[in-house]
Amino acid sequence: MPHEQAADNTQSQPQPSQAAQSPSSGAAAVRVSDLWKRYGEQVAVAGIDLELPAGQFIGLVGPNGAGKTTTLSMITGLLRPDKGTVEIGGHDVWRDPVEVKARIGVLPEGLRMFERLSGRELLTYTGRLRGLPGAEVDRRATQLLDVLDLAGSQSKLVIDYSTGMRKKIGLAAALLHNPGVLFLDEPFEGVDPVSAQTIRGVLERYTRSGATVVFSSHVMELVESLCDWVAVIASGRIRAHGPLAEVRGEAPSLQDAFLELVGANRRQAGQSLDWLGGGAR
Ligand SMILES: Nc1ncnc2c1ncn2[C@@H]1O[C@H](COP(=O)(O)OP(=O)(O)OP(=O)(O)O)[C@@H](O)[C@H]1O
Repeated sequence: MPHEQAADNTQSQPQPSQAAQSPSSGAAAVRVSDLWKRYGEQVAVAGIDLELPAGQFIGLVGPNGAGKTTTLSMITGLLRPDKGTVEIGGHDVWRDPVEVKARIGVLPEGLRMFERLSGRELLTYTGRLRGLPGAEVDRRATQLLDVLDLAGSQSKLVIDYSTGMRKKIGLAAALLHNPGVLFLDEPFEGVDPVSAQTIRGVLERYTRSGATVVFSSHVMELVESLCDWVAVIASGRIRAHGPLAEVRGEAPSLQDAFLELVGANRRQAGQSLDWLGGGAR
């Protein structure tokens, strides 16, 4: 299919799988209850309760080490919680993993992929694992490679892809079965502005069709410009959540609201480094 059609003709695209699709009526796509995870002495996630609304572009934001990856890994069934439950499309992630995995797409942290396959082979393999017919996998893979500007690199091994290319092929693999909910761990990290714009276009189009995107980031400007709904996490706890405008409140930007919420002390950095700069040894 030509690029324009693949990118712009929403009508021709299959809609996200019904069970996790949003009726945009305030229904929850994901329900998290009393989620906990500890690594030795370190409590990474300390009792998270969260209902993520369907059909929204949702940002999970927090500083380094806040617990974003740990939370997303537990929500997507990659890491077993110490306590708590997660439901997606009404199915429990740990009791009903097959049902849940059919409804979600995941771009995990660290981009663990089958690196000795070419980009095209990775999509073919993923699509067949997902149970899609071969011709449909080919059709979707061709469109995704085209839209994500990877068509020229489709025969190259994934191990030879740049970071940005790996994010894009990972995104293509996560979207191939047209899931109702897409989880992306830092999807824009290491991605150049042109590729970021491409990824953004694909995701915006995807949520317009009723699907839900949940992505983690510590880049506030990005979250503010993309998301309808945000959850702020710090020290393994949710500090605020809701529509973007509500969480931002009176603050001039999400960044300011965030710094206040996580209690960041900006004076420390400037005051303690008295030896830095000025040419002194
Ligand atoms: N496998 C692990 N073993 C021990 N501690 C871990 C492990 N994974 C994460 N942690 C700790 O759990 C806490 C939360 O980490 P996590 O990676 O979930 O945070 P994050 O918000 O994704 O951070 P970043 O933005 O830096 O990626 C951190 O204190 C981290 O050091």
